[in-house]
Amino acid sequence: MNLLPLPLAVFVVDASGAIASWNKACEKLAGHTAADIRRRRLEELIEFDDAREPPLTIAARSELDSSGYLRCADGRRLPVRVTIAPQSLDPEQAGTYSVIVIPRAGLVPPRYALIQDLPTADLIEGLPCVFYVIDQSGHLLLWNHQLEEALEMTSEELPTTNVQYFFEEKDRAEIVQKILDAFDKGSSSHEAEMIGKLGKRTTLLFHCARTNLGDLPCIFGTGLDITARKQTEQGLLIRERAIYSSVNAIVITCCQDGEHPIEYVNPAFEQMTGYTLAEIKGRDPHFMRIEGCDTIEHQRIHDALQNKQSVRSILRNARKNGEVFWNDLRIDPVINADGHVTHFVGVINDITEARHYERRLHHLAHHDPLTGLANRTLLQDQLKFAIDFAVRNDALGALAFLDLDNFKHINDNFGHDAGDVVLREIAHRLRASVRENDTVARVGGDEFVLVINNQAGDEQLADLIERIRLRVSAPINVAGREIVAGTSIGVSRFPHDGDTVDRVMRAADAAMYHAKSLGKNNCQFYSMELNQVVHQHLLLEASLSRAIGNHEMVLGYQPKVDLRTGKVVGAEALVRWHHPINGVVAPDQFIPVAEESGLIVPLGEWVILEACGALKALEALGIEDFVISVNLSARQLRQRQFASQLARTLAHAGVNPRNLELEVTESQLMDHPEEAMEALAELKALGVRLSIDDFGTGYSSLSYLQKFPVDFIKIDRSFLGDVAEHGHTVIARAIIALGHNLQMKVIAEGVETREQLAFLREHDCDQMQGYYFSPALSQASLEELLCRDARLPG
Ligand SMILES: Nc1nc2c(ncn2[C@@H]2O[C@H](COP(=O)(O)O[C@H]3[C@@H](O)[C@H](n4cnc5c(=O)[nH]c(N)nc54)O[C@@H]3COP(=O)(O)O)[C@@H](O)[C@H]2O)c(=O)[nH]1
Repeated sequence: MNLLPLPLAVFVVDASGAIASWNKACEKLAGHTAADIRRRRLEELIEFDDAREPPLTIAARSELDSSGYLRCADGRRLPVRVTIAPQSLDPEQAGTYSVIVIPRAGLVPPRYALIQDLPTADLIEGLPCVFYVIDQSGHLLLWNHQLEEALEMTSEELPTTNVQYFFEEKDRAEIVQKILDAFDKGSSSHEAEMIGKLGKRTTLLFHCARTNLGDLPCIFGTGLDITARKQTEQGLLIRERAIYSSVNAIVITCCQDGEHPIEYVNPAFEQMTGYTLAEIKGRDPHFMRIEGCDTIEHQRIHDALQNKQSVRSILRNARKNGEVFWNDLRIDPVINADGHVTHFVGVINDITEARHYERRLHHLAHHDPLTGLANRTLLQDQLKFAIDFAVRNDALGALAFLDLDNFKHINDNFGHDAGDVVLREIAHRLRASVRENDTVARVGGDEFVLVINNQAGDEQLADLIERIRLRVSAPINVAGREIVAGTSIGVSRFPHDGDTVDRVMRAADAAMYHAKSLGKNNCQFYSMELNQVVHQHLLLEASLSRAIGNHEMVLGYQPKVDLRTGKVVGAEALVRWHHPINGVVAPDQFIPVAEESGLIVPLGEWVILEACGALKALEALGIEDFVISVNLSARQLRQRQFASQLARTLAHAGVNPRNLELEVTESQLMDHPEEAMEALAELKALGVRLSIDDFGTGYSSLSYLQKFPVDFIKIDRSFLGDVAEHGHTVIARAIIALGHNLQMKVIAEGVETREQLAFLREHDCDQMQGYYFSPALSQASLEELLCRDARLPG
């Protein structure tokens, strides 16, 4: 067997102890040649200290650490330690054993004694690094192929280039200095980046030492490729910098026997929490938690850390100054090469401001800015919650709708600031009237809603509502003035009157309208009968929306008569609904439903079109100076494009605007006088006539009245009453005088008796309409009346 030269004396014996091989180191140590020693027995060569008869088997010796004397060829007895080991790890294949002979202390051969046996060229080529020998001129004398590869040069090119040119210009002076240092001081080390002929860059850690080749002083050395390590280091440096500079707080904890002591925190953490690294190093980040706060989140984090998993959590902690802050925290485990979690990295984003902003937004989205009460959105949520609670717990809850009876009047007379004070005071009184877990909401200008939970019974509930009504109706002091805001209240109970938000709200709404219709400032509870009314209302709304398209609407025309000449000078168009099942439905029944649902807009458009058609028909009969008036709803008047659309309709129908009159009620105008003034001015500019209907029933402001561009005021029929009684006519007389003083004409409506007519003539009223002369007529009857020039008798 041909053994490689080894610095140790090792030989092989078979199981019987006969020597099978003998290496060079053995030869050197013992002086026996391989040929001499072959087949000799172990005991002949080594005198064991524990020698016995019969000698121990080789297998038995392999279990022991033995010592003894090596019998050398020159007769010396060299003290040695002997280690015997089977050559195969498989016990079944025991056969040959290696015997390692190590001279005892003081007799170990010098370190380099065997160096001449080494295959130097192979060794240099096999080095895992660059090898070089450089002379004093800086030229290579010797090198390995690793250097050729790093420099991308051939062995012909290398010796002709001074080594400093293997580096970038900026590094060359240092390289030269390091070489000189090695010559001067015996050795030197440095890191440098070597540049290949084709641009390849290799970072090397050079170690070189001075030596002589023959008489030639030179240095030789190695260069270990540390490019990858450098890149790793650079990457780590960048990452470290990123952690250091991160605006997010970063905390690194160790993972030690279930403990998580802080190892590092970045400056952002220090700034966010107020704690420095020095203060908290070694502590568990738990110390920042607030006792009893976000316990579920803390438990989640604890569980994740126990299971060595990532976790994300939003929770509150305390800064050093005690301030609470919201953390958006993400924790990830750091796993080492063995797959063990050694650390956790926590990244904290301070979301305190965002949280507060979110809360503010949430509050704004769910509350009324003027009173701070819940708005409709929050009300619906709370009501749903309350209904579900009542259903589950067999409890009684109530919903109360409150509508202030004269809020418009308050605004108009005392100003909007006073109106706001009133609303805030009422909000305060309502809040103070119910329990903490009840809801008080403002859902419209002057509409409030209460969700009252857990009432003992109807009687107690009724008492509570009455107390609330009285409290709201008590005078409110605004800047030294006493203002009284009466309220109509509608109440529904749940789950008795409904078990959904929609049903309970509709029921309370219906009850509230009922309260209003009963004369205001009272409270009504929802009942089944009321339900019937609401149901009818809904049915009416549904069929009304189909009525126009189904040609169920018809216009009647009530003649208007000039009181001086007795001539019929105009007519008021009054809509009638010919319901296919219910017969004729009076406007009093369906106009309010149309107003509420918005259907009044298409209905009003139809009325105008129809009236234009009638005017054209009269024109065709040669009746050209006739005026038809139509009633305008508040919604129509408020429509932005109403005037321009009317202009288009008139132009399209070919009707002269002065033949059309628009009747607007006094209260419509006075509710929002400024807006009304604008709308009337636009209409007046078209050339149509304007009149104020039901005059005397509202609160007119004289200053506005004289500015409205109207042609007629219409005395409400309630002021004619019994003209025989002097007191009844005072207002009618005053209205006639007022109208004339304001350069307006005056028409009296609802004239039914000869006495009324006489009164009107006596007081110089301009026109009349009423059953005394004629009820509303069909278009054909009106045409017939006009063609025969029927007149009011003198
Ligand atoms: N927005 C619209 N409103 C309309 C329209 N058509 C009618 N209406 C309004 O409905 C209310 C009720 O109207 P109606 O039942 O037609 O009653 C009118 C007359 O029939 C009635 N009248 C006429 N003369 C007399 C009378 O001598 N005595 C008496 N008791 N009633 C009489 O008065 C009503 C007309 O009132 P007014 O409009 O105030 O002039 C009513 O408010 C109508 O305005 C429509 O198309 N659009």
